[in-house]
Amino acid sequence: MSKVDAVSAGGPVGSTESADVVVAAETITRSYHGTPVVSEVSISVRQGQTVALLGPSGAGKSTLLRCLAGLEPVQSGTVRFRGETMSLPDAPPRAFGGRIGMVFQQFNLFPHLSAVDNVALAPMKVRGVAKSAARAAARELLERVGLGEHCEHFPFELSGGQQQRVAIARALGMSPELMLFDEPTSALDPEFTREVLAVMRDLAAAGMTIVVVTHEMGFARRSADRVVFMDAGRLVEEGPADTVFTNPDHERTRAFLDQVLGG
Ligand SMILES: Nc1ncnc2c1ncn2[C@@H]1O[C@H](COP(=O)(O)OP(=O)(O)OP(=O)(O)O)[C@@H](O)[C@H]1O
Repeated sequence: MSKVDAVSAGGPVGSTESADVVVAAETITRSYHGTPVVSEVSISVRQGQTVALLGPSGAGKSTLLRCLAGLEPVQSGTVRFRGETMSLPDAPPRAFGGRIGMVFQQFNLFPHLSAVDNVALAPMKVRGVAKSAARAAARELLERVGLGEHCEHFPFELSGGQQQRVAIARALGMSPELMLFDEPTSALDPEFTREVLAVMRDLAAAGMTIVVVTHEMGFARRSADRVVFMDAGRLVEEGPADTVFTNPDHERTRAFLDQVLGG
């Protein structure tokens, strides 16, 4: 098996040789006050893949995701986006702007702006798109996430699930090459969780490259190409979703899955 195939099959990680690797971390460590919370983790995500980061609370999943976003510096290792250096030890990460979209648990919409203006703002301010064109594109994105009827509504007039879909549309407004989701449904009721996961599934089906920290095991199992299991800052195992769920290599992964799946 070539290195490229191995990465695609969820085998050895850390290779950035393939032209279609979107983001890659190579043995990165991120510490707070000298204590590593992400320890020597390597992960490489290819174009069009959906990768789910799983693990117990405090495992370092969100921190790893933030390292992949260029929101956190690293103390050792390297992060590359499209082969270009994003992070090197103890230097501020290089910003890739809207090329990396990020969606958080809390939707973080601008409360004083309507849905359409929330989505149109960054293309206007950052990319200099004219207001009418930015609003037209925003409307299309809101249609795409099922909110065509809600364009003029303000966040307080929308459900949590609708607000999160506006947040997704807002990230998509910058035409990202990578979408990072940090527990996007943790603040939502089951009904609204389903709506948001459906939008994410559509994005994945349309070829978006996605990394998601999630406690939604059904989504990880059915919709992720690969799952990565972390514990205590370390990448314990990773592989195709079906393999990790049905036949994990590590006892720690098995114990976690048994616990969260009630097995
Ligand atoms: N800014 C910070 N300063 C100090 N410690 C932090 C900071 N952010 C995270 N940590 C610590 O790093 C560890 C990993 O946190 P992280 O949020 O990455 O875990 P997680 O796996 O995403 O957990 P959860 O599923 O609960 O969100 C935790 O022990 C946390 O307390």
